[in-house]
Amino acid sequence: MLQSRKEDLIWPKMEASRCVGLAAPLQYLFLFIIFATFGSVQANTHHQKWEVAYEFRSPDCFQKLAITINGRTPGPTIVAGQGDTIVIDVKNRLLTENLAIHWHGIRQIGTPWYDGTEGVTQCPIVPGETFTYRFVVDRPGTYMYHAHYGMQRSAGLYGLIQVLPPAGMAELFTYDYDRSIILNDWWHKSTYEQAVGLSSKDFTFVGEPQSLLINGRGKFNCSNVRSGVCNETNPECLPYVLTVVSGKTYRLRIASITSLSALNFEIEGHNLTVVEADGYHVKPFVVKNLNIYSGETYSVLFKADQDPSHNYWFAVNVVSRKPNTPTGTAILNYYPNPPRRLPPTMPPYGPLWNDTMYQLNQSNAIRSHPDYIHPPPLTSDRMILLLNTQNFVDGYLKWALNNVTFTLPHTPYLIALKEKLFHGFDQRPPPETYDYKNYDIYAIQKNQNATASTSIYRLGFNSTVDVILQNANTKNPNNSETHPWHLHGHDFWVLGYGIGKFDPEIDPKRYNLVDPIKKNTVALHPYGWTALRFQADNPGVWAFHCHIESHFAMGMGVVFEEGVDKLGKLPTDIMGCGDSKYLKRP
Ligand SMILES: O=C1O[C@H]([C@@H](O)CO)C(O)=C1O
Repeated sequence: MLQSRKEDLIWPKMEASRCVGLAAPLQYLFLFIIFATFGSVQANTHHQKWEVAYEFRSPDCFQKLAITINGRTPGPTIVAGQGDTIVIDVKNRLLTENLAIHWHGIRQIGTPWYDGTEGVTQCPIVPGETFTYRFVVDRPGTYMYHAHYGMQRSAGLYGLIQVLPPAGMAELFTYDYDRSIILNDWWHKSTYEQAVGLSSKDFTFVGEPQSLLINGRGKFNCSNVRSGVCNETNPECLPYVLTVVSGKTYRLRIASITSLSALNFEIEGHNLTVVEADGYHVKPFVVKNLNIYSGETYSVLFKADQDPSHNYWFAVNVVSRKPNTPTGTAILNYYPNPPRRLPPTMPPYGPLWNDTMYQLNQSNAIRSHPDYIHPPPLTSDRMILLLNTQNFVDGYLKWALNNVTFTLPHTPYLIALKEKLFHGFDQRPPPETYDYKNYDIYAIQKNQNATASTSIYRLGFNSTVDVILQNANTKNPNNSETHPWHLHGHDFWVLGYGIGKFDPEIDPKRYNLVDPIKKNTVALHPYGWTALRFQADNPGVWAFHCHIESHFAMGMGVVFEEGVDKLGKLPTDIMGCGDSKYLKRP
């Protein structure tokens, strides 16, 4: 069942607030027309059938096995209206691999079992099986979907979701055309080789990607690769082209689904006005280039206002890790120049990769639009302080939160909790904090051993929770990495960022409680902290994890539970694994 939410009414509310200056009778007439027109609009159902399979693909000219949806990677873009229902029959044709698909940014209000997080909300879809996801897209904005099983995301199982406001509802910004791009990083090693390297005692990291893809296309230099496997004239790796008409304004929806890289996005010679972040309206600000972390989406506006006699570059560069990947490029084509004519310049190389202050300042600039502020509660009921470190468990390299590294249970939490299968996971609560008074975040951790656990944070239903992510040195000297953290089932307020150690006595006094942006993914900067607040008002079990695929595979995540007792009967199609074997009915 769907709960009704204040935000569900955001578009009519926005229209109403705009009439404040009108005389009262006119205002009521206007409201009457609005509700007469839109109140009766029927929500639509969009039904798709997806076949998920491995196929040989050459997105960057180098041939490898990729996971496709109906033959495509990236998969189809889902376009729907606010309040519409999405029904997707997913047939697993991977032959030897399980599968699960997560609808990233969709809160799954009333349908926590279709969040698509294997081990948390469902059993995996086994080869040959068809599983039907059914959920409502309740907020307009830009979202995405991707695999949430093993490391399948980096094999190409991803795509975009666009949720449009009801027809006729004005938006806060204007543009002539709506376009979207999805960014990704790409490896030539199979995801199996990557996963085995990460989970071996003889740890091998995935390393920097070979290519960066824009709408599934990149270009690898094939000159040192044996022939046959790499072919730069393969039409599959022709660059993506966006054609523009001089003088027009474009809304560009940008999503990053990278497995590792933080990216910087630039359109040569064109300013970008940031207007949307993770589905929320941003107080517009202008940048030359935009940092985008894995799991984030933005909308930017740009005007085709440069010399129209030639084409320009889209350029994507790695930031926050020492880059060893060429710039990802696509072409901004000014009509009527030939679409694939290369720009006469070199692609922009972006800002300095290790300029943390540049990244932090841009993160800080993302505030709620003044006409669109959802104020946060001024206080919280609980604070969870999570120290992010690299550790060892029995000699295996892991990531840990407060020295606990996350492992998935055999019986998904949602099923274990609802069906009271409590032996399915560790019932002890994980640590709420770490020894922040004595811990040196700039040093390699003294005790590098961590424990592996399936324990979860159980939140009071409707309580307000603060999570403070604290970054630290990795196991390598003078090294701290950027981690994009993603919360399932909720959007959180970003209350603040800082560099150094978070002080629970002082730093909360500096929180932005006036116009914080709401998001579902946020960056934790090197040696920094990020403070979030959310309301535990969505009954279910929700993952909160680093969106770097290899880091989650190495245990960098936690799980929150709230209000599971409020849920009705679980659908049996999510069952079938672990202790839920016996619960599945045909
Ligand atoms: O998880 C990681 O492992 C490596 C490195 O820290 C191992 O020493 C790396 O760069 C990561 O992001």
